Order: sequence, then C-alpha cells, then structure tokens
Amino acid sequence: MAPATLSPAVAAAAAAEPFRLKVCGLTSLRDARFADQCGADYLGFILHRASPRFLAPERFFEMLPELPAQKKVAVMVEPAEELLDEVLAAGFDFFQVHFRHTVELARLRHWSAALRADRLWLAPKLPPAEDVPEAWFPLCAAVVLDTFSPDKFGGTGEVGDWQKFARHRARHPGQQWILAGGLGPQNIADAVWASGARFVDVNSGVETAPGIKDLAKLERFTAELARARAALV
Ligand SMILES: O=C(O)c1ccccc1N[C@@H]1O[C@H](COP(=O)(O)O)[C@@H](O)[C@H]1O
Repeated sequence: MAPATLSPAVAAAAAAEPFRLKVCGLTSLRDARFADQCGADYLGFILHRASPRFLAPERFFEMLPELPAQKKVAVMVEPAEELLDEVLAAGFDFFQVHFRHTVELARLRHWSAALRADRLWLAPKLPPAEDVPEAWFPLCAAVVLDTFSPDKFGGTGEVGDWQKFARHRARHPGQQWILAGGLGPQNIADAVWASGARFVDVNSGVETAPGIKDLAKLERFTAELARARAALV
C-alpha cells in the first residue's frame, strides 16, 4: 500500500518519534516472557470479566514477581470503585480504560484523578462519525483508537479506520495516540504507513485462541514491525 495522506512535515515529525509496542491479552508467564523477548515495551492484561482474555487482578498479583520488567498495563471497561482499588494495589504501571463515548466527563475526571492522568490511557468506543473531544486530553497520557464495534469494547480483531487515526495525530501532534484493532503480522506494515502510528497495540492478531499467544505469529509481527520502522528512517 502506498504511504497515505501524511503531509511531509507530519511524516518527518513522526519518523523522529520513538516506536512503542504493547502486547495485550496476556494470561501466562510464558506469553509475557516471549512478548518481552520480542521487544514489547508494554505488557497488557485484561481485567474485564466478560473478556475471553480475562485475568483476575489477584492472579496478576501472583505472577508479578516473575514477570519481565516491562511496563504493565491494566485493561478495564468502565471500572467501578472496587476494581479501581484492586488495580491500584496490584502493581500496574498504566491503566487503559475502555468506555462508551457518551460517558459523562465527570466520570472520566474521576478515573483520571483516581488512576492519575499520567498513567491513564483512554480507549473510547468511538462511532465512525465521532472524533475525540479535546476536553479529554488533559485527563490522560494517551488515547487508544480501537476499532468501533456496537456490541464489544475491544478485542474485536477487526481492522479500524487508519485514515481517521492519521487525522487525529495530525490535528493533535502533542497528544499520544495508540493504534489498536485487528493488527497482525499480515497488516502491521500497511497500518504503520497508512496511520502514521508510532505506538501500536497487538492482541487477537497474534493468538492461537483467546488469551493464548501464537509465539510464531508474535515473532513474525515484531519482525514485520521492525521492517516497517526501518523503512521509515
Ligand atoms: O481483548 C479483549 O477481550 C478486550 C476486552 C475488553 C476491552 C478491551 C479488550 N481488548 C483490547 O482491544 C484492543 C484491540 O484488540 P484486537 O487487536 O482487535 O484483538 C487492544 O487494545 C486490547 O487491549
């Protein structure tokens, strides 16, 4: 696929930015260690009970001493007070909160105050016609743009709107943007070119079954990502 609509100025700025990778949906030490060996900067654990990749906070806490040193991300959906207390005590470095885009600003402010804005990644369930409101930016360290699904919060395995991602990055270059949704070894190079993303999140695209990583696919994914990065320099 040809490089998409990035202007030369945005493309140059993007090329100077460091690349970051989050491997999400980890449920075992084996997979977390392999993700680390593959160069993941962030390890994601899904604490949403309805997810087939659910990991209980207490299980995470047990695994923590044996996990690699990489940053750990707690992935939650509209967390209630009890879960906030649990994750704050469990030893996570960052908190990725998925939510309906119609959730009141006061609730976002509450998550931001409880978890700290510099550790909070907002992951809105954003319908195709909606853009991310600027009022959210001071509340978080990053915005995760994941594929919209009317009935799921994440882990759809569906590819998102890479042009929309590029547009958000171009309009708000001071904001950290994370590209998620349907990424895998077969499309990560195209995704990087088309979206301009410098921070990507891979989940179901490198699994044999929900919550179980396909190590060969994950290795291929990181090799493809490295190739895409090298091509930008
Ligand atoms: O994976 C899940 O089951 C999940 C459930 C609830 C919220 C988020 C979830 N996963 C996140 O979804 C994105 C993209 O996933 P995929 O690559 O399309 O499978 C990623 O950020 C996961 O953390």
